[in-house]
Amino acid sequence: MSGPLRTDPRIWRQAASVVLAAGWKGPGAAASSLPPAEGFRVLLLQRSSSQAFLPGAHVFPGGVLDRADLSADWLPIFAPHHKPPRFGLGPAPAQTATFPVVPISRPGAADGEAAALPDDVALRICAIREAFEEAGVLLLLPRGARHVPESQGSAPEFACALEPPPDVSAWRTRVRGDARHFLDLCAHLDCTPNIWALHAWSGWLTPFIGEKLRRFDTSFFLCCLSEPPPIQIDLAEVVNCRWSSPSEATESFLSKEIWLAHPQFYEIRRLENFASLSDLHKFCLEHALEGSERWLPINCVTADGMMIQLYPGDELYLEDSDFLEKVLSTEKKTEEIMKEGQKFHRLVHHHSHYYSIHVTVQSKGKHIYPKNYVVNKSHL
Ligand SMILES: Nc1ncnc2c1ncn2[C@@H]1O[C@H](COP(=O)(O)O)[C@@H](OP(=O)(O)O)[C@H]1O
Ligand SMILES: CCC(=O)SCCNC(=O)CCNC(=O)[C@H](O)C(C)(C)COP(=O)(O)O
Ligand SMILES: [Mg+2]
Repeated sequence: MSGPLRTDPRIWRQAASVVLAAGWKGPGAAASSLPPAEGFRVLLLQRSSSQAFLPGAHVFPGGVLDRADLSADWLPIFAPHHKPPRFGLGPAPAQTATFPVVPISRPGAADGEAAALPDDVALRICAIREAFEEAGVLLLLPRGARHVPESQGSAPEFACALEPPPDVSAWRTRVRGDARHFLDLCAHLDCTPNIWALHAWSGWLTPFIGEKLRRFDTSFFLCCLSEPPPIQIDLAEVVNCRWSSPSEATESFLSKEIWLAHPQFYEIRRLENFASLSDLHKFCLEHALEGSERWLPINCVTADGMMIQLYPGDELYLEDSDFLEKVLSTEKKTEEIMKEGQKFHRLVHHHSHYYSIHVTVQSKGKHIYPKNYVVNKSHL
């Protein structure tokens, strides 16, 4: 049985995050102790300890969709580059996963109101605005600049962040106060949000943790930048930042230097599959027309007090809405469950700084899953 979640629609928020992956030639690029898949770093921002959701966690830039991200006022800003309905993003990706249906209404939209921008455009604008608010990164394209990723006969080009204008701090304060000012900033700079540099990557729904707790339907995008732009954290919502390779981020998590929530850990492990920024970029361009899957993880608490997080494709994952608003529990211990299973797509939460990932199934689409990740018992 599958169907809509019965949860209160006010619990859910639409959100967008962007994984900024940048070419890395700085210190450590040639460090011999690191595996070869280290030609790029991703930006991680540390959330303030006073945040209500995931306090202190390291996350990718992102946040909640604002009604300003959906405004028809964006049409003239996009006009020099592309027009509705698809704004140059190519055909709308087919809806691959219909489960689960989550009752989310667009911010500020009246029922039945036609949207000026498609969701995948508005969510990209949201992710770009959040990257500016939280990290000071301007993923904008000046009028006249080319956004087509491939130049004939040469390798696809990576994106570049715009150099911030001298009055950037004042603009940032304004945008953080009211998201509509992001549109004013783009008009002032005669630039357009570079939605074409953001590739659909994945989608994560917050699993059920408790009644009345807020939940997010977050679209993750990936953006390949030729080099890391300067970062100016806002020192409010975000208190620290770092550029880490996937293996560095994993090591920092294991050594308790940073804390990662499950989706970020999964995505970092997934990125470990790519040997270079070029490989990652090529994969994004090839994968573009497929869109991304959106997963609702199901948490299952085991008899030894650990938690197994199940993803679609795992033999214990149930597309049954009855199971989606409660945490599953079992009388069995983690080891027992792991011994008796075969089709795995799951993360085992051993403790707050040790998660293992078990994948024995193939991705249904063309996306790539992380490799198995199990740390030596001496780490525990
Ligand atoms: N100085 C600060 N310290 C901690 N959290 C802050 C903050 N300024 C803003 N925030 C919180 O950051 C969140 C906004 O995130 P985003 O813009 O990325 O969606 C809001 O959380 P709430 O939604 O819990 O109010 C907001 O309250
Ligand atoms: C251990 C508890 C968990 O892991 S709950 C899962 C948390 N992740 C999500 O809910 C989906 C992924 N989305 C994000 O991580 C986003 O960064 C965001 C939704 C936390 C952004 O929120 P913001 O407070 O910045 O609006
Ligand atoms: Mg945020």
